Amino acid sequence: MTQRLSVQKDKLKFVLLEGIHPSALDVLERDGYTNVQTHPKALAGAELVDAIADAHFVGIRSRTHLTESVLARAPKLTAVGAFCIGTNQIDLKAAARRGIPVFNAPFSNTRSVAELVLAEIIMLMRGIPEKNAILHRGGWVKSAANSYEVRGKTLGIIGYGHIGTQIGVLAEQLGMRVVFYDIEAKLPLGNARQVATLPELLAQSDVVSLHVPETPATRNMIGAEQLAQMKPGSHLINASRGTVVDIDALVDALERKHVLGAAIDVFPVEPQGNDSRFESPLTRFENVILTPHIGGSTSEAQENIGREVATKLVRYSNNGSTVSAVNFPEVSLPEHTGKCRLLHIHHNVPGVMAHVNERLSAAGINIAAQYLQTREDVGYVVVDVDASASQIALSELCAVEGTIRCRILY
Ligand SMILES: NC(=O)C1=CN([C@@H]2O[C@H](COP(=O)(O)OP(=O)(O)OC[C@H]3O[C@@H](n4cnc5c(N)ncnc54)[C@H](O)[C@@H]3O)[C@@H](O)[C@H]2O)C=CC1
Ligand SMILES: O=C(O)CCC(=O)C(=O)O
Repeated sequence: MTQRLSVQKDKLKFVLLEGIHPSALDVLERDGYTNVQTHPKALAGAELVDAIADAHFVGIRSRTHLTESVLARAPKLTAVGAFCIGTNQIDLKAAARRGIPVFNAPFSNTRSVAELVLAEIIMLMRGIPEKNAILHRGGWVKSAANSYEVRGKTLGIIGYGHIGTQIGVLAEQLGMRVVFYDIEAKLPLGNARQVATLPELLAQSDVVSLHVPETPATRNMIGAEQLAQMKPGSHLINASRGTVVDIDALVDALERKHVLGAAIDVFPVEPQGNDSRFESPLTRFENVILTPHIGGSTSEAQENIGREVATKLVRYSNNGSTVSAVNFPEVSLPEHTGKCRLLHIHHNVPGVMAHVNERLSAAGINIAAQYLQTREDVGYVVVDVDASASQIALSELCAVEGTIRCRILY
């Protein structure tokens, strides 16, 4: 059989961190990628740098931080798989500048988050966390005080994307009224209604649930001022990112009983793994449901994410397709049977494509197919040539001014 990759599949090293579901390993091994190292938890500092120093592909979840300096010390890194939705833990621009596409799983765990949040809405409105704690201590308080049906109450969703929309639909099934706030104009599903401002949402919601990404604009989006704008006796749910809520301000609002209860799944600082200690000023509140960032941690979601992201990495490695990369020009490529495929990643400046074609033409190389896409500072051109011309084509492409990296598939 023709050797299709410049580096044999079993020589390409995959490092999967944070207990990524074995379905990912299954996908990789079935395709011949057998050099896979797995770690049960997140790594940081020197441990992370050592683990990925000679890796071609790295898989992480939300806890591993791939900063510019970490990426700089992984010279062979070809692509990153974020086996989750959020990609705030990765310096996406630095990765793109180095010619490294980042792939994530934009939908696979959204239903899991929506179901958890729905359950939390009911638990909070009934005051269950406190009652549960009292019984665990041997107490018994049978009371309807601060216990409400959700029917007819208002749910305020901040960030009406894949998760927020699903929660809205599910909450309406329970008879809730749904309002949402989003920076974009969104199609309201069911009877949901978009409000124009955050204060408008906060002022009318019995439960406020956060479903925004971590961005500079969402950092401390819910602080003392916003908590004060919430209805007295309302509840707050955060299953988005820990930086979105100012925890000290929430503690204050809970102490004053202005906010009656909360459910928090994500924290500004989260432990590295299951054997690490969790600390938060919220642990002393019995009316706060604390969960260890497991909104998306169901068997169904994790298995699907493992398959989805591993498949994207395999596809990029085998065929060069970058569909759904979050930081990179997206190209969907057909198979290149009978031809040799070269990937050329370059700085998106005028003249690079002209040089690519001039060099290949001067070397007498016939281009069987060519695909180009650009995004911000990065250009990505894929060229199919006859196998006999592949090594010359590779040298020519690598010599083009503005090249970030060049790779041959076969
Ligand atoms: N707790 C967990 O285990 C999980 C947490 N997440 C978090 O949930 C977040 C949301 O997930 P999806 O709904 O899938 O994302 P999405 O991208 O589909 O939706 C996010 C929505 O937030 C809106 N938005 C962005 N910035 C905003 C701002 N400043 N103000 C108001 N709205 C803003 C966007 O326009 C978009 O509609 C993810 O970014 C991730 O951080 C996701 C999955 C699991
Ligand atoms: O499962 C994880 O590690 C992270 C889930 C999450 O927060 C996400 O998908 O963005």
